[in-house]
Amino acid sequence: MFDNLSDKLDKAFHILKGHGKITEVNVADTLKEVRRALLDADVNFKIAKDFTARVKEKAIGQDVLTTLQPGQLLVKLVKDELTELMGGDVAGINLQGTPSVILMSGLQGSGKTTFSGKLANYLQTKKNKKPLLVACDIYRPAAINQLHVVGDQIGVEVYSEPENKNPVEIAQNAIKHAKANGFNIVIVDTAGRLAVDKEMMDEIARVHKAIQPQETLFVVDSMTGQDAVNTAKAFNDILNFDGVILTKLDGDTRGGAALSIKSVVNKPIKFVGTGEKMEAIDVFYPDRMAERILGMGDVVSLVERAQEQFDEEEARKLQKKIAKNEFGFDDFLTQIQQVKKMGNMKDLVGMIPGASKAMKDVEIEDDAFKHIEAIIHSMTPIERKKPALIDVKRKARIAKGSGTKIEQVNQLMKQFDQMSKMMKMMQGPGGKNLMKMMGGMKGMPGGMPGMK
Ligand SMILES: Nc1nc2c(ncn2[C@@H]2O[C@H](COP(=O)(O)OP(=O)(O)OP(=O)(O)O)[C@@H](O)[C@H]2O)c(=O)[nH]1
Repeated sequence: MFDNLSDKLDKAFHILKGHGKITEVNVADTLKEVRRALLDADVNFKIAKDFTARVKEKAIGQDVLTTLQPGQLLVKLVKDELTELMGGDVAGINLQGTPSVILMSGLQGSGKTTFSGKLANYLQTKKNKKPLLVACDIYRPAAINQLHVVGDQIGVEVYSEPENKNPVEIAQNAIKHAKANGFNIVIVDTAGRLAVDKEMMDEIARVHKAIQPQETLFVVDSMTGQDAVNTAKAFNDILNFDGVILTKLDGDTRGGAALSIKSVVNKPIKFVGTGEKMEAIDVFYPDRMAERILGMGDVVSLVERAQEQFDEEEARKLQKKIAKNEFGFDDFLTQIQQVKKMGNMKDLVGMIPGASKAMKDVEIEDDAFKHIEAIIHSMTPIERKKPALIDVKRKARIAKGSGTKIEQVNQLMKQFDQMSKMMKMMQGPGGKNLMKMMGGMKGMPGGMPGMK
């Protein structure tokens, strides 16, 4: 996420590190580089210029040069400004109203339909709501089908009227249907076009006026940079929307949209989309994002994601199995699946302070666990329970069955063995042998899964 920007900002701050004494000149040089980094990230020129002007003003105000660690203070000032640029505080969504109606707007392909599904899933699983999805695209039957597919996937009902060509009517009927059937959230997915045009704007304005949504959200593809900002402006002029959704943040985005949109439309970014899966949705926290951009990681989000996946009952069962020496490959597979639910590896690594930078040349596969899963799936149920039964011949067969090499099977078995031992020790009184064990694991082959 924003790798290029992070890299350039890091280089900008390097200017300060090379000098014994920090002077006004190298602070100015640093800020010039910061501005260049923002421009390269496709941030609007005026926004970038004002940004560095504000940091400079604060730096002078706080007498940066006379402090003990001017470099660090300057990084902090940049972090604070980045946070402000992206909206300052976290912005929630308004779920009042029975039902609460959420209208989605945006161009075709921005990720509206996918995000409608993600939001419904999020509200259903995390906020205990009963959402109804509404297909209001009257032009493309495929769009209606897509929403039905999404709805099936997450177990949320989808309201559509394929024969009706009046989106206002469909939306109104859907709200009636929601009221009559106990839905407390209605998410209306509208038709998008390839570019802003009058017909689309008129249509969404009519739907907006008729249903008076509690929340109007504008969905934008973060890969489109400055264009995203211009589109946002056009939609905001018509809808006066409540918040922005930035999608495809998992892609190779430069960051321009995230950093410019608030300044242009003065509306907060409320959520971000970080992948194609229904779970790939995050509440947008400007301060955490600023820290990630500056390579400081985002430990809070990482812990939150781990907590979300943590199931106390499952953990207790697992503990029992470990104590009884019954931890097998099936349990390992379950653990992997839980980690996968936390997000893709690259994203998770980006949340560890310093890790993005340290591992920027390491290629991380999107599905980092696929070889491990394939190997485990090629074992018989008995072998998964009792890995000791796997002899050399079976290892060769498992490698063949999983499309991997025998070394990979060996490596996994060794890692599994070490992990089982470590878990067993952690169960012991105070985990006293743990440190000893960890010392022995330094040379663990292969490192993290999925890295080449
Ligand atoms: N990588 C990634 N892909 C996404 C994300 N959100 C959506 N997509 C993909 O982007 C493409 C377009 O998404 P849709 O949800 O169909 O877009 P839409 O705005 O509803 O488009 P129309 O229905 O045609 O108006 C799909 O292939 C999605 O899988 C995201 O956060 N990350």
